[in-house]
Amino acid sequence: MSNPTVENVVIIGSGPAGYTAAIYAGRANLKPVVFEGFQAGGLPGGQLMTTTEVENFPGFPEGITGPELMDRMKAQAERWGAELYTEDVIEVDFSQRPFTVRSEEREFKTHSVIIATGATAKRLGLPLEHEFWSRGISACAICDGATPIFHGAELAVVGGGDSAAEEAIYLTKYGSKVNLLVRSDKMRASKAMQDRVLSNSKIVVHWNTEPVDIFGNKNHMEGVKIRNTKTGGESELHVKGLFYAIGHKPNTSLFKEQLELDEVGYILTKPNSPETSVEGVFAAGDVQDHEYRQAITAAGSGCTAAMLAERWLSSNGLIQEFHQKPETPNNELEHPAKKTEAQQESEFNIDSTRHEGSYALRKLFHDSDRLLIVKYVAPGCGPCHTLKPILNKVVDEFDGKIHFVEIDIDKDRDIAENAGVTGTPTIQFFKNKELLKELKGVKQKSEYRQLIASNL
Ligand SMILES: Cc1cc2nc3c(=O)[nH]c(=O)nc-3n(C[C@H](O)[C@H](O)[C@H](O)COP(=O)(O)OP(=O)(O)OC[C@H]3O[C@@H](n4cnc5c(N)ncnc54)[C@H](O)[C@@H]3O)c2cc1C
Repeated sequence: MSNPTVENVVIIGSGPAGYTAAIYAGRANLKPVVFEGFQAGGLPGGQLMTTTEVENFPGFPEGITGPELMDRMKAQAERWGAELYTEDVIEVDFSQRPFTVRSEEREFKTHSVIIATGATAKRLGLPLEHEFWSRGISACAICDGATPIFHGAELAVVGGGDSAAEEAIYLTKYGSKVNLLVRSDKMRASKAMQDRVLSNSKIVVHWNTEPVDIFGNKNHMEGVKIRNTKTGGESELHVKGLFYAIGHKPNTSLFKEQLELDEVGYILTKPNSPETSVEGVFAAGDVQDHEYRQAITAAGSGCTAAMLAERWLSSNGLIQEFHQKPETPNNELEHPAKKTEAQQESEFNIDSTRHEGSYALRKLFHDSDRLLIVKYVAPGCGPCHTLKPILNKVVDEFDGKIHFVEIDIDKDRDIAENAGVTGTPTIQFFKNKELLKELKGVKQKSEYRQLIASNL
C-alpha cells in the first residue's frame, strides 16, 4: 500500500500541456495536484492568456480566444478532480523518493511529477513594446501572421537565426513586403535558410539594424524606429506588424541541478517520449520543445506524459486511485449579455457589496460611504481571468464593509476613458469620491487585503 499522504502525481504549469496532463491524470483517477503558477514563468493558463484569437486549435472552426480556450481546459481538468493551486513552485527535490514539490504556501510529497512550465518568448524591452504587444507586435508569426490586419501590409521580423528566417518566409504569404532586421552584418541561420531568404523577392534584409522603439495610433502600431548599429543613424520603418524571433527562454531554473538540460536550458527528454533523466519525472510542452511550440503539440505531449506517469506508477505498485463523479463544468464560462440601464437601475441595491456596470458605479461614487473598489476588465484579457478568483476571495472577506464594482471597458467605454484607464486589469480604490490608489495588473491576495484593511 502506498502512503496516503504521498500524491500520485504533481503537475507544474497550467498551459495546454499542464491542463491536458491534468485532464488525463484526473480521468485515470489519480487526483492530480496542479501548481498553475502565478508569476514565475508567465501567467496561470500559460502563453495563450496573452493572445487574442487562436485559429488553429482543432475543434474551434470559428476560432476561440486564448483565455477562453484555457478557461475551458481548466474547467475540464477541475471537472475530473484535479486539485489546482494558483501558486509558483519555488523548489523541487528529485534526489529522494518520494519527490518533494514546494510553493511558498505548501509542500507535497509525490511519486511522480509532470513538468509543463513552458517557455517565455524573449522580448527586446523597447519603451512602447508593452503598449503595442498583440496590437502589431507578436512573438509567433505562425500563430498571428494570418490576422486580417497583416494581409497585404508591410511587415517586419527581428532576428537573425533559423526562426527569424522561417518566420520571414512564412509571412510573405500574407504581407506585401517583409523587412528582416538583422543586428549584425551576417545571419546565424543555416546556409540553406539564408539562401531561401535572400532569394525571396518579398523579403528585404536590413543588415546592422536594430529596433529602438515602436510608434502607432491608439489602436495599432504603425511602424518601428530603427537604428543602424554601425553608424548610429536612426530612421522610421512604416510596418503594421513586428514579429519577434529572438529566441525563447525555457522556464527551467528550478530544475538546473535536478535534471539534464540542453545548453539553452530546455529539459532533455528521451526520443519521442516525455521521460526525463529521472525516472518518474516527465516533461511536456514548450519546456522540452524548441521546435514546434504550438498549443496542440503541447497538449499532445501533456497527454502522453500523463499516460506514461500512470503506467509508471502502476508498474511500480505506487498507484492510489480516487474514484469520483465528474463535477459539472464551470458555468462562469457563459458570458451574460449586457444589461440595459433600466435593468441595472431596478436591480441596484446599495446594501450589496458587489455590483457591475456604469449605472452602479455612478450611484456608488456619489452615495457610498464605504471604500469603493472599481475593477476594469476587458473580455479577451488573460490577466483579468487570472485576477478574478484572487480578488473575489478578498472581496468576500470584506463583505458588507466595501463596495465593489466591475466595469467591462468594452461595454462601458466612456466611463473607462473618463477614469483614465489605459489597460486591463486596472483597479481603483476610492473613498469619499477621492482616488486613493490605482493598481494595474495582477497582485498577490495579501496586497489587496492590506490595502482594503488600511482604508476601511
Ligand atoms: C502571443 C502568443 C500567441 C500564440 N498563439 C498561438 C496560436 O494561435 N496557436 C498555437 O497553437 N500556439 C500559439 N502560441 C504558442 C502556444 O501558446 C504555446 O506553444 C503553448 O502555450 C505551450 O504550452 P505549454 O503548456 O508548454 O506552456 P505555457 O503555455 O508556456 O504554460 C506554462 C505554464 O507554466 C507555469 N509555470 C512556469 N513556471 C512555473 C513555476 N515555477 N511554478 C508553477 N507554474 C509555473 C506558467 O504560469 C504557465 O501556466 C502562441 C504563443 C504566444 C506567446
